[in-house]
Amino acid sequence: MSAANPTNQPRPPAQRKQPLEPPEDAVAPVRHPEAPAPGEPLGAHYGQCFGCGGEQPHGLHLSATAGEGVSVTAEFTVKPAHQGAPGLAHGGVLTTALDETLGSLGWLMHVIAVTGRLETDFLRPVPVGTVLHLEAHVTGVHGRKIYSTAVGRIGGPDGEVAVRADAVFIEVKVEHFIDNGRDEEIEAAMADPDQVRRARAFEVNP
Ligand SMILES: CCCCCCCC(=O)SCCNC(=O)CCNC(=O)[C@H](O)C(C)(C)COP(=O)(O)OP(=O)(O)OC[C@H]1O[C@@H](n2cnc3c(N)ncnc32)[C@H](O)[C@@H]1OP(=O)(O)O
Repeated sequence: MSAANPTNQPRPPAQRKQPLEPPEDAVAPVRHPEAPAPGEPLGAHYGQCFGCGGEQPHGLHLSATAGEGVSVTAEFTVKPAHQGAPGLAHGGVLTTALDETLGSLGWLMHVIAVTGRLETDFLRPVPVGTVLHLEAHVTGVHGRKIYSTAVGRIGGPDGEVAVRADAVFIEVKVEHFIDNGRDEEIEAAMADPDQVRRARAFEVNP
């Protein structure tokens, strides 16, 4: 018997780890014709988002920019509120920065997707005050699964790789948020008179 699976019973498919590499019959991602042009900032998709929202005082305030194809770049400045060990960024916070950057790729395809699996490698410690330069792109699409990869560099956009991640995002319908989110926040987001902001809270095409 293994410690990870003490009963040795086969796991149901939903509990099995899914590969992070696109399968052979995956297709190339398609950039939506109305996606922001390369070089254009994406802006926050939701003010209260811990990753990019401006209304979260201790959030990451990550800012992403559209790249060529289905790729983005982003910057995140590590603040004292993001520490794990003294003077160093918390690993979970760095993973959040990667997750947010990878999540923003959906906006370029005009697809709503949530993180299904995300695996992070931590290669260098990241001190407080550092600007983490992130780059992410989609490596393939298979049905509702979107495969993507990201790196975070320190010391400039071409600096050393401090963190990297591979992910599978799963395309969902807007009901994923409406049915599962707390009513208070869903109602507030849907009552926003700004049509674009209302739509982007759920990353839906306005
Ligand atoms: C919004 C833009 C910016 C956001 C940035 C931050 C992004 C986030 O952090 S999102 C929040 C974190 N993620 C979540 O809360 C997701 C929670 N999980 C869920 O809601 C569900 O498990 C969900 C929607 C992912 C999948 O459920 P469901 O729709 O029933 O999927 P299901 O029909 O079983 O599977 C569809 C396919 O996806 C695959 N899949 C399902 N779950 C996973 C998973 N966790 N990992 C990898 N693959 C998966 C299945 O194997 C299946 O593949 P195939 O078509 O080849 O058989």
